[in-house]
Order: sequence, then structure tokens, then C-alpha cells
Amino acid sequence: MNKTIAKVKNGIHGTIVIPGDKSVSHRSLMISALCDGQTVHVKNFLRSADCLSTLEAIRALGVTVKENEDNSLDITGVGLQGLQEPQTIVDAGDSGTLLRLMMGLLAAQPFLTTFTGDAALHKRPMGRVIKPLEMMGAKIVGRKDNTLLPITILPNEKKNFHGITYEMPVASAQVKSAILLAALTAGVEVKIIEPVPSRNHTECMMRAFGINVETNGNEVVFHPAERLQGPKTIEVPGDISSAAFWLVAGSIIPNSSIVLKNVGVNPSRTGILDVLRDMGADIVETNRYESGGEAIADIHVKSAKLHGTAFGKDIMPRLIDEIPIIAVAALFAEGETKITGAEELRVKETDRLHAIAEEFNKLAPAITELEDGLIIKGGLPLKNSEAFSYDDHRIAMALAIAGAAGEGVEISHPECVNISYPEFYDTLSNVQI
Ligand SMILES: O=C(O)C1=C[C@@H](OP(=O)(O)O)[C@@H](O)[C@H](O)C1
Ligand SMILES: C=C(OP(=O)(O)O)C(=O)O
Repeated sequence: MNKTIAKVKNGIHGTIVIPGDKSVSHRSLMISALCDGQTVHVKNFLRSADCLSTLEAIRALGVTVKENEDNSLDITGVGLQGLQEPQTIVDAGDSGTLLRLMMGLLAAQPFLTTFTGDAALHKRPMGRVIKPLEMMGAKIVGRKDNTLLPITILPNEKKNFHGITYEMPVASAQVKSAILLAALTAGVEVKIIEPVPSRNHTECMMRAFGINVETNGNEVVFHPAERLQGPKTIEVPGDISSAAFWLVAGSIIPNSSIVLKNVGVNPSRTGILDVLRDMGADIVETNRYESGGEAIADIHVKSAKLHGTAFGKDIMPRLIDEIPIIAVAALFAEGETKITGAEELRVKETDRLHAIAEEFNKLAPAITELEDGLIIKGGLPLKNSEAFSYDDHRIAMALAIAGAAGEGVEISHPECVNISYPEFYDTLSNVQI
């Protein structure tokens, strides 16, 4: 069934408590699972489809996870050598993060794991993870010359693993994290060099668990540890990639004023704040503090007159998932916006550059698709139309905000928001006067 989004009449107002960060939620399960018999309390875990798939996968590896009513988890670690062979195929669902990080986690285990996933995940490139893991000693087989799902990790022994220095061809936190998790479980030293630094949640969380991970510019060096000593509690910050929809909605819908609570503002994720401020947005951060190496703040956003901008590959990893909603900001800005260096968007849940150009042009003929980006003409009148989510959560939510700020929209395949933000449509209704 389609989702009808109406034009917002009188602005959006109030306070939104932003749900837990998807990246940090995945990592909280995988890293806590490796503690020595200790129970880690994870607060504000994101109960979305992707993170619940990771919860099931971790249980399949023999780890006890208690789910509490307040969205917290209690995870009892089994130690660095304590994971058990899953009795059936591990289903990664739609989640690139689950699959790629778990391939690292399981690369050096003495048992076999086979992964599957949904139709979208079967098309996404996995050679980028398999290659460095094989260089470390892993034995992995996958469809199409070890590049695609289904993928099997063969039983292996730690003694077959060795450290590597790996220069990553693409900036990817998932590839970096897979290598770090393999190094942790295999007990080897690795050095990773990124073209541009990507999100560093794995490094932050490993440090919170007593691991020595050094960062120097584009280089990350991991030193092996005998065992993991977890903090008693992990606090998952609100996901800035979810807050992004309200940052843009609050900016472009006239007469809006909205406070976003507990947003993760780790500098490796705040490219959206830089770009929106550069476009003229009125965004103020308050109540800043740190937890587990992650910066957290409240963000107040008010309507503002935006203008076009240009940005490219250097900032891309800091806002990689925000391009669909930044495209919406650009539609409502004065002048042109040019986005380049965004070719990674072609291998997300869908080809997001193509999906943005196809579907937003149904609302206004404003977008030109480039090989590695988009040119967006701002200020054209929008019309109400039907548009397709491509079963991609970020496309669906960006379309919803474009419709709410414009003349409404009918979204087909709207339920994919469950991947990262199950309460998104309810929140959109609740913040309208
Ligand atoms: O490590 C992570 O949690 C993620 C890394 C990014 O992917 P890449 O590593 O492929 O850039 C991002 O797009 C994804 O939503 C989450
Ligand atoms: C690309 C995304 O996630 P993943 O790679 O985990 O599927 C996303 O959430 O936008």
C-alpha cells in the first residue's frame, strides 16, 4: 500500500528523541559478544530491522542477549575464542554493515559460516572485504568469483593469520571495521590506510573495551589484545543519519522550530551539519557531552532561507548516507547545488544517484544525474506525484520530507523505513501542529 504524505500547513515544532545509531548498535552487539563472560548493558539500542538481524546473528553464534523493554540489551560475552558454529545459514537481511563486519568477526573462527541476505544485498559488492581478509589468511568463497552473496567462510585457525598493511581503494568504514574485527579475533597487528577517513565507531568502541587502536590522519593501527575488558554500560547515541531528515525538514518547512535530543555528533559523521550551515541553515548544538568516545549533543533547528552549494569526495564519507536528504534541501534552496565524488551511492541498498534523479524529478524536473553525483536546480515549484522508494529506507524518508515541504507525495513501497527508523512516519505526523 502507498503512503500518503500531505503538505505540512503550519511548520514542524517540538522535541524529537532521535533513535539509536545504527552503526553503533551493530558494533555494540559484535564487540560486547567478545568480552570474557562479562555482561554489557547497551542503552538506546536501535530496534530496527537491520540491527535486529544482527541481534539474531549474534545469538546464532551462541551469545546470550537479553532484550529489555526500555530498548536496552544485556549482552553476555563469550570471550575472544568463544563463538560457536551457527547451526543454519546466517541471514543478513538488507544490511551491508551486518554482513561486512561479521565476515571480519568470523574470518578466523574454527567453524563454517554461510551468509545470505535479501535481493538488494545479493547485488552489493563484497570482494572489497573478502580481498583484505584473504590477504590476512581467511578462506572465503562467494558467488561470481568471490564477490557476491551467498558467501561461505571456511573453518580456519588463528595460526594461519598474519598482520597486513592495507591501503583501501575506497573510503569504507565497513571494510575498515571488517579488517579490525578479523585482527581482534585472530590476534594480529594491522595497519589500514584510508583515502579519506571514514566513520570511526569501531575504533572508538574498541578503545572503550581497552584495545589499543591508534589513529593518525588517514592511518589506523590495531594492536592485538589477549582479552576484552568491556565497560559496564554502552550508551548508543541518537543516529545523526536519522536526525538528518529533521534537520532538513526544520530548515525548509517555513515556521518550524524543532529540538533533536541526544544526537551523535562524532566528527566523522557531521558532514551534514557542515553542508547545511554552508547553505545558510540555522542549527545550534547544546548540552554536548561524551560517552564511550562518542560525542553527543542536542540540536536546535529553525527554518531558514537556504542557498545552493557544492561539495565532493573529501567530505563524502562524513555524510555518505545523507545525500538523498541533502538533495531535498537543495531542491528548496536558491540556486544550484553540485554534488560530486559520490559514486559509492551506486552500490548502496539501491543505486541512490539514479533513484534520486528518477523519483525527485517526478516532483520537479530539477535533477541531472552525473556519473559520480548530482546537479540540483533549487527553487522550482513542486507538484504532488506518486514516487517509488526503490525499497530503500533513505529514499523513502527523503521523498516524505520533500512531499511534506512541497505539495505532498504518494510513496510506493514505503515500509522500508523499518530498516533504520521504524517510527519515522509517526514522528512526522506528531511534529505537525
Ligand atoms: O560502517 C557502517 O556502519 C556504515 C558505513 C557506510 O558504508 P560504507 O562503509 O560502505 O561506506 C554507511 O553507508 C553505512 O550506512 C553504515
Ligand atoms: C547503506 C546503508 O546501510 P548498509 O550498508 O548497512 O546496508 C544505509 O543505512 O544507508
